[in-house]
Amino acid sequence: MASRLVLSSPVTFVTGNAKKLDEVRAILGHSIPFQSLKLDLPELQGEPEEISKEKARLAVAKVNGPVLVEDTCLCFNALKGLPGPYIKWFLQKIGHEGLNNLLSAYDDKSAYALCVFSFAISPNIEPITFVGKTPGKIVPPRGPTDFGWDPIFQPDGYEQTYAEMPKEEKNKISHRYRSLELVKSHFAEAGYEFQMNNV
Ligand SMILES: O=c1[nH]cnc2c1ncn2[C@@H]1O[C@H](COP(=O)(O)OP(=O)(O)O)[C@@H](O)[C@H]1O
Ligand SMILES: [Mg+2]
Repeated sequence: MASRLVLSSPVTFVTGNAKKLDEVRAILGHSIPFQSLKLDLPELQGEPEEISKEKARLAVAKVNGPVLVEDTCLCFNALKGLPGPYIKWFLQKIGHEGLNNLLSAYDDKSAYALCVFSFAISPNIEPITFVGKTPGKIVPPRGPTDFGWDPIFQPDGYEQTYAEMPKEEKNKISHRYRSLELVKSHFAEAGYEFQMNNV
C-alpha cells in the first residue's frame, strides 16, 4: 500500500480578502481541515496559473505548514482574456461602469470567471494548481455591491448576476466552487493524513 503523506497541521488558506474566505468556508465545510491567515501576498505578473503558484510559494515560505491560496481572474473574450489577472486594478480604477464601457465597441459581451487555487505542502515541493471556470457575460451592474465584480457578471444559464443570486446558489456554480471541487478530489485521492499534535 502506498504510504500516505502526513500533514502536521491543518491547511492554511492565505488571503487578504474576507469575501473569498466566507465563500471558501461555505464551500469546503468540514471536508478539509483548514484555518485562515490574513495576509495580502504580492502578485507576479503573468499567466493565471503561474501567478497563483507563485503566491503559494511565497505563502509556504512564511507559514510553517501546508498552504492553500487562490487568484481570481475575470476574462473578456472580446479582449482575448483581458483584464484577466489584472481585474483587481481595473475594478479599483474604472469600476463597474468602466468595465462595461471597455466592451462597448464589441458585440461580444461574453466573459469567464477563473479561479486558480494552489496547494503547497512545503517549500521544497512544487505547488499543485486547480483551475475552475464559469462562463457568462458582462452586464450593467445589478444587485448588492459588496463583492468585487459580482454585480456585472451574469453566469450562462441564469437571469441573475452573481450579486443577485443567493449565496448558496453562487457557491454551487461559481469559478471558486469548481476549483475547490478539484481541490477536494485531490485531497480525497491523496488521502493525506492529518496529525495535528500542535493544535
Ligand atoms: O467571486 C468573486 N466575485 C466578484 N469579485 C471577485 C470574486 N473573486 C475575486 N473577486 C475580485 O476580483 C479581483 C481579483 O483579484 P485577486 O484574486 O488578486 O484578489 P485578492 O488580491 O483580493 O485576493 C479582486 O478585486 C477581488 O475582490
Ligand atoms: Mg490577483
